[in-house]
Amino acid sequence: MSLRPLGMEPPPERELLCIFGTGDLGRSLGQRLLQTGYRVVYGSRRPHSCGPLPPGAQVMSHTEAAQLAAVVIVCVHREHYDFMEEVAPQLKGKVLVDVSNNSKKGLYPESNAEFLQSLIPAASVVKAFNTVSAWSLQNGPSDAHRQVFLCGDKAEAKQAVRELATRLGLSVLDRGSLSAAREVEDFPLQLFPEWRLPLCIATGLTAFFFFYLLIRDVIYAYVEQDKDISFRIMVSLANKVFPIVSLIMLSLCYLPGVMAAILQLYRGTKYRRFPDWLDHWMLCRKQLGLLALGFAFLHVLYTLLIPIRYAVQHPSIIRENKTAVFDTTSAWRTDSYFSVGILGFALYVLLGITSLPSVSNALSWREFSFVQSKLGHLTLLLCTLHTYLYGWNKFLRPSTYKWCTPPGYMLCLVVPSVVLVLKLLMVLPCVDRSLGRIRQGWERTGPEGEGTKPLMA
Ligand SMILES: NC(=O)C1=CN([C@@H]2O[C@H](COP(=O)(O)OP(=O)(O)OC[C@H]3O[C@@H](n4cnc5c(N)ncnc54)[C@H](OP(=O)(O)O)[C@@H]3O)[C@@H](O)[C@H]2O)C=CC1
Ligand SMILES: [Cu+2]
Repeated sequence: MSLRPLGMEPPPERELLCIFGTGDLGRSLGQRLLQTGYRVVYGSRRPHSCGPLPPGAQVMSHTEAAQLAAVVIVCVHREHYDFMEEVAPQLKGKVLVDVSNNSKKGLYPESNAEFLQSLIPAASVVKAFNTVSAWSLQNGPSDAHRQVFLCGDKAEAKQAVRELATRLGLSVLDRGSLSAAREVEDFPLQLFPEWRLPLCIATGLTAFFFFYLLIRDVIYAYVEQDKDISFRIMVSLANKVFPIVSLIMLSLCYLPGVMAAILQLYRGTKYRRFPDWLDHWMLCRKQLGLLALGFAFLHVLYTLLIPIRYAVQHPSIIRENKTAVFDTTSAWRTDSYFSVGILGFALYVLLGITSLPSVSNALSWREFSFVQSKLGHLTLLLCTLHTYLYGWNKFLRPSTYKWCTPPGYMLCLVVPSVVLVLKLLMVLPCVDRSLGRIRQGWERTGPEGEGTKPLMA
């Protein structure tokens, strides 16, 4: 069997499994089972006209097929479960695997698996495989480490299904009794779960800064100077919002890291769990960073567009070629502002590229953490500097603070500046040494316990 996933033990004496339903999942699952060394028999409503099946599989009526195997995998949608009642006598004492998913949450009062159990009380229903897809089963070993959730009330039945999943190269996560089936069934309905928080942050920040700048720029000009500059919403305002959101999100990638370090220093141990929110935040750093990169990219595109737009709108200015008095200091400022921005963006792109799985898999852990941590903080430093250079001497000019509010870019400097200052403190030799010891497993003993290690909770 050359097609068998590497390292998988074949089942003993070519065990026979039964699959109800010859649809997409039934066929793909059957094919994988045959490749793994099982024998497969399909139970179908139309055994003589059910279309092409994986070579080596048999097909017969539901009743006949059920009699032959100890495990029956039900690859039929829940809406059609009523046919099962007719097969009930043949299913007595068998393991029934429910693989079904819902198209929507809360469609039925009870989970599909519990419903199946209520139809066939004499069988042991196990919920499994609903997180794999027909596609991933067909496209084989690349997805071999997909997790499957398992739940059921009978231990032996669960064990049988666990072995099956393991032989298919899937890793199994036991979720307990059949009452957990509802949760397991809702699982595949989650769309991009790790993107949700980053997307919410991006949307929230964009909306906030859009309205903030709308009031400060457009509405202010209208009210105080009686000027209509609403056309600026499309390019100028957008090109202020995007870099602001990008910088804040980039700094949010690095804030949980320093917070975790501070927590470890404060607790004097690395063996205590971080609070859930911090864990959750750390887990979506990659998505935060990629979104930040997207916003930075928009900022670059808009910035490149602005000179073209002026050339088209105000050709007279270009033609007359008016030049202001040349000032070396301000030339230094604008040139460093652009240069730092370009370098920051280049590193930003590098960070994005190294976070791609194909690239990061080619790096050693040390290389990856060097790029993501050292270069990441350097990127944050350059982008923050870029923003400070943009403000330059405007920080001290009272006219900057229209209606007593600071401009958007000043507001957005708060988080990155805090992160950078904290990071700077972390790399001070004395702090760095303590942190290094803690990360190697050293624990600070409590004030009362002289020399004794605190008991782990
Ligand atoms: N497709 C996927 O990637 C995944 C699917 N699932 C779940 O697997 C189950 C099957 O999905 P899928 O294979 O995509 O669906 P399909 O529609 O492709 O196949 C369903 C099969 O069910 C049988 N069937 C249809 N109507 C009836 C009926 N009235 N009575 C008895 N049997 C019937 C048919 O087989 P026959 O004609 O031979 O009787 C049919 O081929 C669903 O519960 C789904 O939620 C779970 C994870 C992934
Ligand atoms: Cu910029």
